Amino acid sequence: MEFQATLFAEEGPSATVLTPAPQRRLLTRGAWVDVQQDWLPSPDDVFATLVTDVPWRAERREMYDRVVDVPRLVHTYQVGAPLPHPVLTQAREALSRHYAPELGEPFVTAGCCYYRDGSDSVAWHGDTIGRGRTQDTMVAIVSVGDPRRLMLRPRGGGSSISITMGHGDLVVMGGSCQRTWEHAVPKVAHAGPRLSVQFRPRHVF
Ligand SMILES: O=C(O)CCC(=O)C(=O)O
Ligand SMILES: [Fe+2]
Repeated sequence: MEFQATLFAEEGPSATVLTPAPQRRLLTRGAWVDVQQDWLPSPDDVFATLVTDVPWRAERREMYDRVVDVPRLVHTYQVGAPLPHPVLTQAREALSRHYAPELGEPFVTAGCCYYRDGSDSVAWHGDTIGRGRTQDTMVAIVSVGDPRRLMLRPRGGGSSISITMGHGDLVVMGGSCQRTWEHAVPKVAHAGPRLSVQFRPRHVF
């Protein structure tokens, strides 16, 4: 009996809860996006821990001959760096397991972004530094805090789609999404803080 109870405790609730079961939306040109609301367990706790424990810094991005501020705070956990909350470690493992047959490699980095209010944002872009420029790949995002819209539009023109990323939601961009589509988190008149954690495979930025 005791043996069985131990087995259950180790294999049980969190492993089951964390198995993703997203809905896929096919876009054009081999791009897709998977969405699952309320996926991440303990989102309140993850939010509070990340706000205080991540070594946030202002993002600076080089553009042509200038360095411009991107209005949000960021920090990236590189390959092998321990993540600041155990739920994030479990989430990354669960995502790597779930997408392994399609992706063929694990998610290894965790980029964190802190949108302090509605005037923090990220402009239209694809994650095309590294292999995303030429190869199919995936970027898996978990969102905590106030909901914000992730906009997606085909590169070169076409109508955009909007996905609301709420507290604990999972959004995965896959296929050719980074090179044939662009995404953005636009400014809004009113929003409280939101944190985004993006899991990426090796050499995708
Ligand atoms: O805020 C998000 O969830 C998306 C962030 C993003 O697209 C990026 O940092 O490359
Ligand atoms: Fe991005």
